[in-house]
Amino acid sequence: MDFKGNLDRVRRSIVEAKSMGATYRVGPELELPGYGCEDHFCELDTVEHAWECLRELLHEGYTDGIVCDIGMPVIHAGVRYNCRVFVYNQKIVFIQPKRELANDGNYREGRYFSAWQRPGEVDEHWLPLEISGLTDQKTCPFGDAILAFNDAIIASETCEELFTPNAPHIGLSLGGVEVISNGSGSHHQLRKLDTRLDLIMNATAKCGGVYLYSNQRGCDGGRLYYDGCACIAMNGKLLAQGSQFGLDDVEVITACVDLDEVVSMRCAVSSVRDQAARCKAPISIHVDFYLCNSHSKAIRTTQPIQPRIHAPEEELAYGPACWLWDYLRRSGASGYLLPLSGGADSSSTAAIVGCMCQMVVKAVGSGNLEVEEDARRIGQYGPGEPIDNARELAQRIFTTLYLGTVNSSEETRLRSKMLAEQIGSYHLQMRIDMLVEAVVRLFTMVTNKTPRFVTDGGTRAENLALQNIQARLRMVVSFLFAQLLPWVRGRSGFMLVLGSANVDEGLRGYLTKYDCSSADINPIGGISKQDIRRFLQWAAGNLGYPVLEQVEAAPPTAELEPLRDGQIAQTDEEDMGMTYEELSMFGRLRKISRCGPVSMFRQLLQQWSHAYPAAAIADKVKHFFTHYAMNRHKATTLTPSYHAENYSPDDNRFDHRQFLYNVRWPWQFSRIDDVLAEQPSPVEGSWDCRNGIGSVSES
Ligand SMILES: Nc1ncnc2c1ncn2[C@@H]1O[C@H](COP(=O)(O)OP(=O)(O)OC[C@H]2O[C@@H]([n+]3cccc(C(=O)O)c3)[C@H](O)[C@@H]2O)[C@@H](O)[C@H]1O
Ligand SMILES: Nc1ncnc2c1ncn2[C@@H]1O[C@H](COP(=O)(O)OP(=O)(O)OP(=O)(O)O)[C@@H](O)[C@H]1O
Ligand SMILES: NC(=O)CC[C@H](N)C(=O)O
Repeated sequence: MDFKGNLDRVRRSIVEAKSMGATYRVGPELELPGYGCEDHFCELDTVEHAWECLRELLHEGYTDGIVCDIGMPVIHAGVRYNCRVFVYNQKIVFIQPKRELANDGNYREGRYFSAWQRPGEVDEHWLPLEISGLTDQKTCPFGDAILAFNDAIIASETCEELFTPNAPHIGLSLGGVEVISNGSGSHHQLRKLDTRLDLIMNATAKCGGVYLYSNQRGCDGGRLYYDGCACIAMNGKLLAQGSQFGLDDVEVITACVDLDEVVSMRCAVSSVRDQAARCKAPISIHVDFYLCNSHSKAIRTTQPIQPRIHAPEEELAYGPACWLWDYLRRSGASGYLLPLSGGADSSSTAAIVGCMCQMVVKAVGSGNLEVEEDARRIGQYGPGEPIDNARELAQRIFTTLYLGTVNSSEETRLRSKMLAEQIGSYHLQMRIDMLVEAVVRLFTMVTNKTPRFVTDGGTRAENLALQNIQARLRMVVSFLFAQLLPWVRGRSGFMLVLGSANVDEGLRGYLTKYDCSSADINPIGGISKQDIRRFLQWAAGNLGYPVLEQVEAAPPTAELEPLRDGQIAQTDEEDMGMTYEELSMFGRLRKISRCGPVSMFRQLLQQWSHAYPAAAIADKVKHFFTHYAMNRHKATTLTPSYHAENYSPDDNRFDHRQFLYNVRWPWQFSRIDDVLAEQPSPVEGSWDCRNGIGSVSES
């Protein structure tokens, strides 16, 4: 919805493309309003403002001498479409509506747009008055066609279309199109770039062609981070690749290609020639413009490069760090506050904020004036004060709190302190026992009852209540400090509170509702514990926070129950009745493999037969589904978090399910018992859980 900012970024991209000698420029999907407007697309204002922006581009001469392929919504014959608008020399040359909409997972395009339903047909589109008044052009072609320039043929497919089995690029390539552009709005997900790059390279590997891919980059005001990585491929090879994570608002990549190589490849394979010969010619729209510079002898074509793919640990550092920076600079806040327990989750969140500070300082150092302006404003640097030290920046914009109780160990307090020192955060440590005692005393005064831990002879309910008081009070204290610490330190503004519950805890409901898991935003809420542990090992060396090695090595614990002889007696895995590895497996099977209790049991019977007897597997599956169902209500209030995994339980935008269940699952569990009864009797000693419990592949 930032039309002004978006228009400015489109302008800058065109200027940069022209200065790099380009004659054709493709920008990301719906770039004028922004991809993530969601229900705002249903407002006519959004479409109207997009046309107003386009009018500016035409009027100001940005499209002179360069063909621009711009993403925006267009209403044609009373239907709203997600379109590519091709403009050149202040004229609208053609509008191509998206043919296959994205409607899975995080995407709901069908809610705002219709797909173009008439392949190979073109209508006359009546342009809005503000455009026709400017361009002397009342109509333009609208529909499914290709653009025939004097010396090259171009067509487009939009984002999801690349992912479909019968992708438009197949017919277009066979129909003689040499260059295919793709304006995308594709979000980051761990290990996804691989698939995207494969699809892009494959699109031109079988029957030749040039593929131009452009993508949004940054936080678009929601849980998703769009991960850029614009690229150009030809004949199955990558020629240019933009960065996946970065703080630059505009990044333009170009390549110089010899279209004869496309023709040559196509003519070389007889089956390709034959299929092309049978292909019905697409409708083409002629544009009187020479796209190629065939006469210059000095031109060097761009040579293939190897794709650059980040390790998952790097993705975990840079994706959430960039998302946090975008969020911070646009929120008006003056920093982040994190309750830092010294455990794996809050420590990895702290490391991601540290990584953000490192990226900001690096960007300022490399002359990025926008980042410098934002950093100066948020960090409240005086004019001329250098922004050249990530720890010093962290001291200004990142606060960490250790909120110990009598149940906290000295180890976690020290780890929290050491990590804060290594990152540079403004760190405070305090004991909150007096608050806990005050609340328990109030309860006793009113009810005449004093709850006790199980270790002191209390019931399970008392034990849980005593844990939850500590956890919830930490949340209250965190928000208080976030609001008032800037005032205490003589600064202006407020801080955003960071939450750090991981995806597995969210799924199992192993968290106290409205404790520190209830924050403003959470960078790791979509990341699994296993990935977090890998990230900690990586970050210890690569981000320069060595204490993270100790954090990773420590067993995860909530430290809410009394210590035994000063030692931690409570561990997450024991409390949950399952290991994080098992939980991760349940999470993937439930969401990615779409398993209900019975099919999950059947799958695990295959995968875990070497590790556990069938009856134990049945118990584990039932245990998981019981707790998932008991705690699903917690997913409705999960803090908005960075979407990183396909098995996220985010109830608000991604994983839509009821939150009140019959937690006994009587039908499903008795079917599990039936399947169990059919299993052969176990052979003594044939399982060994050290063999590992497998993995689920994405589908
Ligand atoms: N169906 C339903 N629909 C809507 N709300 C429902 C509900 N059922 C219960 N509730 C509400 O939820 C409450 C129960 O939930 P809650 O208060 O959270 O309490 P509960 O889930 O009983 O306990 C919290 C659990 O999380 C563990 N924990 C706490 C803190 C940190 C960590 C960690 O290491 O990460 C783990 C702790 O050890 C304990 O096992 C009920 O009192 C009720 O208010
Ligand atoms: N002693 C503490 N000081 C500050 N914050 C704490 C403390 N204990 C818990 N928290 C906060 O509450 C959250 C949930 O508590 P818990 O310790 O159970 O976390 P966890 O999920 O095991 O994560 P972690 O690995 O960070 O300890 C933590 O992520 C942290 O933000
Ligand atoms: N905007 C789109 O069409 C995106 C959908 C696509 N499958 C993706 O995740 O990248």
